[in-house]
Amino acid sequence: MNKVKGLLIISCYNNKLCSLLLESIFKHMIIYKINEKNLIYLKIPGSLEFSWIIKKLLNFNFINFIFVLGIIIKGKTIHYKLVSNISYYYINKLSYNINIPLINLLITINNVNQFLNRIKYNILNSIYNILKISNLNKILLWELQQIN
Ligand SMILES: Nc1c(NC[C@H](O)[C@H](O)[C@H](O)CO)[nH]c(=O)[nH]c1=O
Ligand SMILES: CC(=O)[C@@H](O)COP(=O)(O)O
Repeated sequence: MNKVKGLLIISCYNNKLCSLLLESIFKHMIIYKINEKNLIYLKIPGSLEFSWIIKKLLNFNFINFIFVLGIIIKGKTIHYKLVSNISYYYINKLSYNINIPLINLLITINNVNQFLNRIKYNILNSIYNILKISNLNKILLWELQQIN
């Protein structure tokens, strides 16, 4: 998987959880032989910033997939629901309008325990999707070239 050139964009609203997520991602990237050198990392303050930052970054056409990572955690009010709904809506909308794969691992949780219980499964699933989708994308591109 050395040819994967991905943008890994992570919202670090909660620094501790963000570090745990990144640590786990790196560990699994190694297991799946995704070369870290082929990834560009970008930390953003919170999930609401995803859509406009990704939109700006799409001007750089060397990126061939985007991996969105972040944690939205319940606070004392329903604010987290708004952040979660809006972020998901715009990330998903964006993914329809771009022609590179976008894998979304934005986790919405009620508490830290939920995060710790799900992190491994969610990451494995997303990395598997990256491999699957980037292969699928290669096939699609190849097929498009045959048509043109
Ligand atoms: N509460 C969470 C946020 N909120 C912050 C917003 O995403 C945004 O950065 C801020 O309102 C400034 O525009 N972000 C998360 O990623 N996770 C949360 O739990
Ligand atoms: C401002 C936020 O994103 C978040 O901290 C809100 O938390 P709370 O629901 O406890 O006000």
